[in-house]
Amino acid sequence: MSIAVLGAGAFGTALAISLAGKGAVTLWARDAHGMGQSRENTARLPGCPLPKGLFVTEDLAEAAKAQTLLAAVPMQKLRGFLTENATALDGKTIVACCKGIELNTGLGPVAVIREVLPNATAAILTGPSFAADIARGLPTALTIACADKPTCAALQQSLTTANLRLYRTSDTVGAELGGALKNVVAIACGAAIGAGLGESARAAVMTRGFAEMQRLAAHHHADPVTLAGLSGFGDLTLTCTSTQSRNYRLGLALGRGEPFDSATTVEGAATARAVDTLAQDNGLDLPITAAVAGLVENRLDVASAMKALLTRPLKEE
Ligand SMILES: NC(=O)C1=CN([C@@H]2O[C@H](COP(=O)(O)OP(=O)(O)OC[C@H]3O[C@@H](n4cnc5c(N)ncnc54)[C@H](O)[C@@H]3O)[C@@H](O)[C@H]2O)C=CC1
Ligand SMILES: O=C(CO)COP(=O)(O)O
Repeated sequence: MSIAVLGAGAFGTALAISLAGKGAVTLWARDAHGMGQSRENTARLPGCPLPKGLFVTEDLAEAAKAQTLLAAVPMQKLRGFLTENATALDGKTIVACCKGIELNTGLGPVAVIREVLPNATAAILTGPSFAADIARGLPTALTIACADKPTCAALQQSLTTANLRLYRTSDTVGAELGGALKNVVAIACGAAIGAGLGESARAAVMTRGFAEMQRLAAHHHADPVTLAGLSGFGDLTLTCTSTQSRNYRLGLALGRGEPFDSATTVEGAATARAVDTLAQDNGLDLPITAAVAGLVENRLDVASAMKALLTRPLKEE
């Protein structure tokens, strides 16, 4: 199965590096900045040399000749990217490699692919992994989700590498909701730690955040087992506990009252706003998500957000 990665951010580059270990891979970069010559993505993934079998191109039509296309652009850019390149992409197997919910529609990446490219087969690759870890060949396990079971099994085979182990599921909804919501909870956890509220507060936010992930997933008829797996609980654990996470670091900055570089890809900020709207429209109780939406929109400070959470009516767990 020929493979191309579309999007040369940190994650796209890391996946291409890992996949190039077992066969030729094309990496499409909007702006390659001489990556083909320097053999390094100095802007997004410095210190990780591009291996021999990795071909960098700025020609999307060339890259899109591959059978399997991994779309590694940020969630809020996915629709625009697919629309702009629909002629080259429709009819292909498109694997979303992004985490989030679209702000204007409340849709996840698989649903966006299906809407823009009606003849494509849509899948998602998600789960606990930092790009730098994958690129350095550290052991990592991810979820590949595709509603078409034979395609899912084929993707599992072709995208598994020596150090990157894939588990498969047909529950695309559960897989994309876990990956999207864990970023929101990570911002909340970062804020709690940044504000000096302590490790116990973080454990409370993580656990109650997981309850919100399960509630939203149930509303969308996702399989609870998916939420307990790599794409849900696994990624929640990683992202809420590591300063490698940009979502967690945004939370830390909010908690400390420090500035944060707005050019950094932080998927949880827009996703919190998207899911908060979805929750209000559907009568869902997602108080941590609402608090994070308030924080990122500067409507709320961490102290008021925490007070609002602690003074909610007492209830059964
Ligand atoms: N960095 C990581 O450790 C991981 C990231 N992810 C996910 O991967 C997705 C991408 O994140 P990163 O690669 O880290 O982001 P990044 O900030 O490193 O790179 C984003 C890339 O998208 C490109 N891009 C932006 N808008 C575009 C457009 N309209 N058309 C084409 N390309 C466009 C940029 O040029 C850039 O190369 C996110 O959804 C993130 O949650 C998932 C797992 C790990
Ligand atoms: O998704 C990730 C880890 O699985 C990367 O997290 P950040 O986007 O917060 O850096």
